[in-house]
Amino acid sequence: MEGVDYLRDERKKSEFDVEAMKVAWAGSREAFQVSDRMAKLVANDPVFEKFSKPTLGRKEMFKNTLRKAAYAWKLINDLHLTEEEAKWLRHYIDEPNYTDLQWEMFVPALEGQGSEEQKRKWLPLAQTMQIIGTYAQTELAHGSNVQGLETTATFDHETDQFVIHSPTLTSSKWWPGGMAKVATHAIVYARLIIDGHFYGVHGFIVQLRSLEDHSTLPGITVGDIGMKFGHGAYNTMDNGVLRFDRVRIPRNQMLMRVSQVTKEGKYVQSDVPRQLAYGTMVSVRQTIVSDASKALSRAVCIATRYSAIRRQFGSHDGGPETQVIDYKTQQSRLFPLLASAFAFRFVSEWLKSLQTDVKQRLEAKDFSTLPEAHACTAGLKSLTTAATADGIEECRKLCGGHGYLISSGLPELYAYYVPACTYEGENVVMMLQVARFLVKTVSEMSYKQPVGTADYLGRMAPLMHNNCDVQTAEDWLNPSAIVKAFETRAVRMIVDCSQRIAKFENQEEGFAELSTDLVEASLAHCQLIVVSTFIQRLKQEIPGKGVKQSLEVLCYVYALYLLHKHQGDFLATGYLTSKQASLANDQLKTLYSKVRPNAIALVDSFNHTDHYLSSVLGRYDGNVYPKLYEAARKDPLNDSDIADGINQYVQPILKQKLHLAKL
Ligand SMILES: CCCCCCCCCCCCCCCCCCCCCC(=O)SCCNC(=O)CCNC(=O)[C@H](O)C(C)(C)COP(=O)(O)OP(=O)(O)OC[C@H]1O[C@@H](n2cnc3c(N)ncnc32)[C@H](O)[C@@H]1OP(=O)(O)O
Ligand SMILES: Cc1cc2nc3c(=O)[nH]c(=O)nc-3n(C[C@H](O)[C@H](O)[C@H](O)COP(=O)(O)OP(=O)(O)OC[C@H]3O[C@@H](n4cnc5c(N)ncnc54)[C@H](O)[C@@H]3O)c2cc1C
Repeated sequence: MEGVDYLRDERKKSEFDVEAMKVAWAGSREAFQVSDRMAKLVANDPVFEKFSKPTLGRKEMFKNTLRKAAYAWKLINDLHLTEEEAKWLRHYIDEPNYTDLQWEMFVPALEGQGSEEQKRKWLPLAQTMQIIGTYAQTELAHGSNVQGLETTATFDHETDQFVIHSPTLTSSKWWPGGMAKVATHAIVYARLIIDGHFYGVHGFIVQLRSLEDHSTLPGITVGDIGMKFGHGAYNTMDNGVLRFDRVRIPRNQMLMRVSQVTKEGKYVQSDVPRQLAYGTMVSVRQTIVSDASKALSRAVCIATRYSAIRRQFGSHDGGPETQVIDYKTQQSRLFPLLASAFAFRFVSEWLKSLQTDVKQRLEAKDFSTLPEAHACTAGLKSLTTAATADGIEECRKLCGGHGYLISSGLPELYAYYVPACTYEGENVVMMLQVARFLVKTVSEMSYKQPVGTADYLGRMAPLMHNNCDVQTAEDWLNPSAIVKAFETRAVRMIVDCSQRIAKFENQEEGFAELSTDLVEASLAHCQLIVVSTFIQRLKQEIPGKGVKQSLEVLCYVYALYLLHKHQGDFLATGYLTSKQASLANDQLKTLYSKVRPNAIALVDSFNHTDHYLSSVLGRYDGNVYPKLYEAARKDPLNDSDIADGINQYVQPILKQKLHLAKL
């Protein structure tokens, strides 16, 4: 039997309707159709071929990406693609490039922080790509601490302009994507100075390059920051360095939704919170959560298919060896990641709806849910990206030696994905933001009832004193037992931190001293959100034979895997006995055996094309070994029998007739 037959047999074992599961994964039939159509459009167009990428040099790779982006833009216009379709198209092209910044950051920054007048002027230019923009916030010496940025924007009364300046080397903008070579404009974050007074960090629209010949404008020095981790992964992007030498822009190019500077040089803070200036980061963090489920599902799809094909040991009487997916250890590493991909998918859908709700409230000048939205996006960004980065690497190991080959698709995926733990809010810094929100919520509880994702803190009294009543492994197959366990753990960890901080005379000092515990408490809170969202999703109607049942199994796998992994927390907070923790682990093993027959069908439900996976190991048809061989043969080193350099550097060594004694 070959890999092709193995996967065919695996697919026959499925206990649920795969087509219906594809819809459940996508969110709706319409969402599935759009994504499926765009995936096929990209996969079937030779322009989007990407197997040659690993062998290209930086310049060729960059140019090739520009070519694809230009062709994609043409398709978007020629085919009149909707915004949603265009988003999926870019996603499936699968090469980071300047358009990510244009659509994910530049346009949202204009939309979220521009005044109505500014939006009328700049949005049509950006949306039709007459200008190409980036988001220039981070500097050489300042990233996480936005208030610490050094770039200055000084108001000049006489000319009614701002003077944008980089006073030091360390104030050089450093990292913005698309900035080195492509972007014509940037939203530059700088400290506003009027008459010698500082008014905090604000965004300014600054033109970097001529719209005629693309040359840099006077006063602007811009370039690429150099190669990044992983050859093909992020090096298609021109992350840049940018310095300003007293560049002048009109006053009306400061983004003026949150605060304004008048012609007279008066600083006017409108009635919206200053944190709205951080709105772009909040919206991109939500996109990043959604991206996490895609990246993790991709790695899991590869590792699961390959695990069903790969066989090691256990052959009796010359029969086939055991499929590695049948080893309990393989299952205990793989299936929680499969479950996590679904969990992240559902929490990202929920986060999107939360964002929509917040946006509507903001329009109506209701800012009450902003802190919670910030904590959710920051925390979930941190949780999902950390788990996904680790998960991709685990999938690589699950594929043994072949996982280390570029043709497995996993090394490039990892290298592309791992900076998500850093960009758009470094993960630990983000968890500390969640901690601030939680500690504040607890401190305000005497006069303010916690709501939304923090509402369980309002049930602190019972949660502080309850004990778990699970008596058998089956008792863990109960959503309320699971939620109660996660709520209790989170409450107790948060309250413990809050009480210890309260003992400090200086609360900030207490916060800093307890920051490692606070990060763990924040993680507990965020895991509760993911688990509860999964459970809530299962309360909705999910059509299709066996679909809901399979998702229920995955939901329990996700929750009990976390419970097992963090059992130290659950035991230390005194909610569980070690016997109950051990019962959870017993149940987890039973659940793995329920996932096993459905594993291949579950990863098929992601509907990933072979083009998107770009993995010989993860091929839909399972034809792994012949294709691995074929991919190896295509390596440039195999172009000729005698490689360049052999005659020059190896032959002379072979031919010198040295005697051992002379060495
Ligand atoms: C195989 C290959 C495969 C290839 C596949 C290729 C496929 C391609 C597919 C394409 C897919 C595209 C995916 C997208 C990717 C886009 C690209 C990503 C580019 C990345 C862009 C960036 O990387 S761009 C820079 C981001 N850089 C940060 O992220 C800085 C973080 N740093 C802060 O964010 C602040 O610095 C920080 C810490 C809050 C302190 O800010 P601070 O000092 O002002 O504030 P404090 O801490 O004092 O807090 C004071 C009070 O503000 C409250 N608050 C704070 N923030 C708030 C907020 N946002 N909303 C509301 N409230 C907020 C807080 O809760 C306090 O509230 P309270 O007073 O009530 O306690
Ligand atoms: C691929 C990539 C693309 C990017 N694209 C852009 C872009 O388009 N535009 C843009 O403006 N920026 C961009 N960035 C920059 C990115 O946003 C920053 O790197 C990120 O915000 C982290 O900031 P930092 O580099 O200053 O890390 P640092 O904050 O210096 O982190 C270093 C270490 O210090 C720790 N640390 C920092 N502060 C604290 C604290 N208060 N408490 C405890 N620990 C702390 C962190 O946990 C981390 O371990 C990009 C970065 C990457 C890698």
